Amino acid sequence: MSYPSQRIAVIGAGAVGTTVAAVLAAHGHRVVLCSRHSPAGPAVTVDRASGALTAAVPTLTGPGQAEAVDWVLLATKAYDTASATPWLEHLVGPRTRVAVLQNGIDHVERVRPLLPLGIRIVPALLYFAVELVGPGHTRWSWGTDIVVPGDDPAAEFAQLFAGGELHVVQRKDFDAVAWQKILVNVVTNPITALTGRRMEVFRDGEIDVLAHTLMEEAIAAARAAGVGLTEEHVNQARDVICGLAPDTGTSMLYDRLAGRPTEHQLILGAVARTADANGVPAPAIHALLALLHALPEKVPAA
Ligand SMILES: NC(=O)C1=CN([C@@H]2O[C@H](COP(=O)(O)OP(=O)(O)OC[C@H]3O[C@@H](n4cnc5c(N)ncnc54)[C@H](OP(=O)(O)O)[C@@H]3O)[C@@H](O)[C@H]2O)C=CC1
Ligand SMILES: CC(C)(CO)C(=O)C(=O)O
Repeated sequence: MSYPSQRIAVIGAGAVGTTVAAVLAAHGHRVVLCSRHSPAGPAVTVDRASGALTAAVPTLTGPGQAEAVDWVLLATKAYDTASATPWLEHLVGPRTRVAVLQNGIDHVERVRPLLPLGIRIVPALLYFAVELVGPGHTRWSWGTDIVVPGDDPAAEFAQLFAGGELHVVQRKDFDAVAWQKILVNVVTNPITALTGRRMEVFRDGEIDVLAHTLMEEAIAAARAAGVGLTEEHVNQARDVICGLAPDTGTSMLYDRLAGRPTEHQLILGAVARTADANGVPAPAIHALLALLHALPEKVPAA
């Protein structure tokens, strides 16, 4: 590693947090996982196509054990963001930077109110798919990219990963790229969560028609809101959906299978609100939003 080892705290020992912690620790950084459960470690393991990656990562189980670090990586579900406040109070010092590793389009707005003035925040879009298969153990089935804005804090974030297994891509058109990611999530997440099926469900012709409708509604909402979503962004979103392996799930499917709440308000809700505010019809998105909102707590695994 050419970049100096950094002290990094990852809040959330779930699929993303465990995977990112393993990658950064294997890369030589001093990483701790912050969990609200028992320790994930002492070692964490990520199963990749190329074999298992195992790294020693200590777990903190209470904010009182934490001290200020160089970087905080927030990897909770978006709806749990505010519950991370006690961790942030202990982990964030004057020079700490905070990266938000979550789905959605308003990462910075979500976290800014929880931090002291002047703390730099890096929103991060995750172009990889990971599933928690046991405590401190994940399965990595797709992708290697994390997309961030083109500014200096994001460049420093990219340095953390330089030469490692996850690649940080800086994009000046970050707002449009965030919508590009929402196009992926607005299609894949509700359909897998509502059917209880993995990406193989998209082989069904009628599901394909629904996917097309959801994407068209989201594109219309984004364009009406003035997001600079080009044909290239749209095509890349379609390529991502087609590139997900049939046995890959989504974070929203895993939430359903575990009986956790889903992030529908942060994904479909964000698109529906944009559509409504701009007078764009989005009946399919509203219908799926209503269904997700009405779901009981747990479905059996397919
Ligand atoms: N998994 C994936 O492949 C992808 C996920 N994403 C996004 O990344 C984000 C993280 O997703 P993912 O890792 O899958 O989610 P998980 O549910 O697997 O992990 C979130 C973890 O955060 C923990 N947590 C919540 N609140 C706190 C808290 N206050 N203190 C400590 N830990 C806390 C949860 O604990 P508990 O078990 O108690 O709930 C859980 O272990 C989401 O926004 C998701 O949409 C984006 C792309 C791909
Ligand atoms: C992996 C991917 C792209 C699948 O939609 C995702 O973002 C998620 O699971 O939330």
